[in-house]
Amino acid sequence: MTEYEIAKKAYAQYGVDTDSVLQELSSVPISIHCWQGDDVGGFEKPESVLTGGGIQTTGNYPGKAKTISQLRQDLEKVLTLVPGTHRLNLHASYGEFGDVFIDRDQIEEKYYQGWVDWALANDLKIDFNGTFFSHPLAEDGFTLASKDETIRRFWIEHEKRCRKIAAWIGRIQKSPCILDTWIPDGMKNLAVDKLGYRAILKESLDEIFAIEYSEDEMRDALETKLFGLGSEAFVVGSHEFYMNYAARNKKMLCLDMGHFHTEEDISDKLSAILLFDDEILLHVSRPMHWDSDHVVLFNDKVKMVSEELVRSGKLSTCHIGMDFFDSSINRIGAWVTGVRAMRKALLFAMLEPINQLIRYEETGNGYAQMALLEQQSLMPFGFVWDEFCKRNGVPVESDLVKIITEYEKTVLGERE
Ligand SMILES: C[C@H](O)[C@H](O)[C@@H](O)C(=O)CO
Ligand SMILES: [Mn+2]
Repeated sequence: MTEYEIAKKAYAQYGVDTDSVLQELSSVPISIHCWQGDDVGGFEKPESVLTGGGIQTTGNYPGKAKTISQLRQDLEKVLTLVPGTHRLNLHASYGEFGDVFIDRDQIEEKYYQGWVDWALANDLKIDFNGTFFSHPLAEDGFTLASKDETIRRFWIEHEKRCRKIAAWIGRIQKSPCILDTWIPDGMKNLAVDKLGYRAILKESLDEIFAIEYSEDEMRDALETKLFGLGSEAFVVGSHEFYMNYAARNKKMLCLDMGHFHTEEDISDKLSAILLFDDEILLHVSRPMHWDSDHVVLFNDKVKMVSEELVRSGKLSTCHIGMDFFDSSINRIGAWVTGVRAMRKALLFAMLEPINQLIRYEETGNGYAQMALLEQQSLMPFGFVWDEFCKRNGVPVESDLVKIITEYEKTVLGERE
């Protein structure tokens, strides 16, 4: 018997058919963020770096992608190492702008044609993000909620253009492009006119969303946040703000797992939202103390979020995006670890004997429900994961370090 056959038999005892789980899992899309490869720098100018916006990368590990072709080369490598279906999550600042500086209120479809062609060639659909940071007009901490009308108008124009570009992408790829909107607006010190700032943000969003696009082309997601670096005291786009706005304006919420108190249970929020709405965008991340963006690992939080997606029956209507950036280690290794961890968590959740668990719960057998959940950790999960990797033509876990180290030597090492 192969290792997989042993595992298949073990799961079958609980009524779980591993073959059909593996088949279903491979079609669940995970949107891979472009920004892990270059430390969220973007390509608007040579040597662009992330500045401000409540987020930061730390570390200076060699091998960072310094051009779009290097970033694509790295992404192509990543795609050979992550099993299943993927999308590309692109930030507006990653356009191909040529030698002339194109400001954010001037972006157009043509600057993203190269990405669309590359994505089609690599069997990827694209998701999109407005870039509201690393810009002189974001330096005072406000964009769409700014009380300075010139600044506000600039960012409204940026977002309108992002939506138009997202709709264009969606039409070409025949799959809705999910446009995530995250703005850094907030204050380091105590804000007095909180209602005022939130009213301005609402007004900006109302104007932006007055232009309607077909849901087949693009969909808007609004990303909530508790606090950021430099916006510790007040974030305009808080969870409550966007939850209300999204519910009243038929928009999708984006929950970033790093945007809550570290003690908060993000997975618990899902059923409360998904009861009223089929769609949600997740930014899968690993918060640590004050930082929201460590490389995702196959840990309890990611497992619990995955379990909720599966148990709620809404996995197919939810959108899973990755959001982390670590420049202190091999960036390709970081990408691969994070994306694979998310997929592992989905597999773990899909292998649950859900019907039996519900039966125990409904019949008041709390002990048996708990014990069966506990048993899941001892199942031969690794054998099923390896089989999934093999069936999807990517290396198993134990081969990764060698492959990534080799890429570092032969490709990344040449960049310095
Ligand atoms: C680069 C992304 O837009 C960013 O990480 C955002 O999604 C976020 O989570 C900010 O904290
Ligand atoms: Mn995020």
